[in-house]
Amino acid sequence: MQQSPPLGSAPALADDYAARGFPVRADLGQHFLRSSESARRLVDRAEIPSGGQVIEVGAGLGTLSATIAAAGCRLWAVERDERLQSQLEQRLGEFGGRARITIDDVRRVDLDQGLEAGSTLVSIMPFAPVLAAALVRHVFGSPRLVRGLVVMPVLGADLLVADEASGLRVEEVDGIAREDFYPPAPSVLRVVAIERSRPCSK
Ligand SMILES: C[S@@+](CC[C@H](N)C(=O)[O-])C[C@H]1O[C@@H](n2cnc3c(N)ncnc32)[C@H](O)[C@@H]1O
Repeated sequence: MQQSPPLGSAPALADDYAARGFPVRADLGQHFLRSSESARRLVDRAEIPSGGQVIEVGAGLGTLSATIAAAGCRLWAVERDERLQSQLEQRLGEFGGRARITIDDVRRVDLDQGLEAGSTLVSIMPFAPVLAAALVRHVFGSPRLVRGLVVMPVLGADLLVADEASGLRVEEVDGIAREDFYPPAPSVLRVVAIERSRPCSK
């Protein structure tokens, strides 16, 4: 039976996709956020500088993306799955030039060209611990990114904490329910704030 969105939230796009039996890609750690309230809570937590640029890796159906753009930020949404392109264009069209979409593996994107100095990462990373940690490390390879607020599996966060060579400081700031996603997350999730513990070597 299809689960209902949390009390008080608008019907979620993720639930429409669930009802239509959209085949999610497990290999991409694909789980879609079901509640705009959770998206707003993440954006509040991210403490994005006014008018600042945000990169979102794994924009999915655009629920978090639209909340970031609606908060007045300039958004760069990167999503690998080309099946989601038209959905993202439709969802973010109202924000015009303030929301840019790139459909590609973020590891193939020239981040130094697209990011401005002082940018923030706000993302729900793929729910696959090794992939999530690898993507965070990759994005922080750009010296233009200064901080992040990321949802990821607890194991992925642990991998980052253990990796001293990454030069990242990772702090748990919140939790988020596995049932907030379609399909539900396969393991416990963390909301973590990420900063550099030393300057980027690039
Ligand atoms: C946990 S889902 C988050 C989806 C989105 N935030 C939402 O709620 O609709 C992770 C997303 O990351 C995308 N993804 C996986 N690997 C990626 C990569 N290398 N580059 C960009 N996006 C990727 C997946 O296709 C998926 O949409």
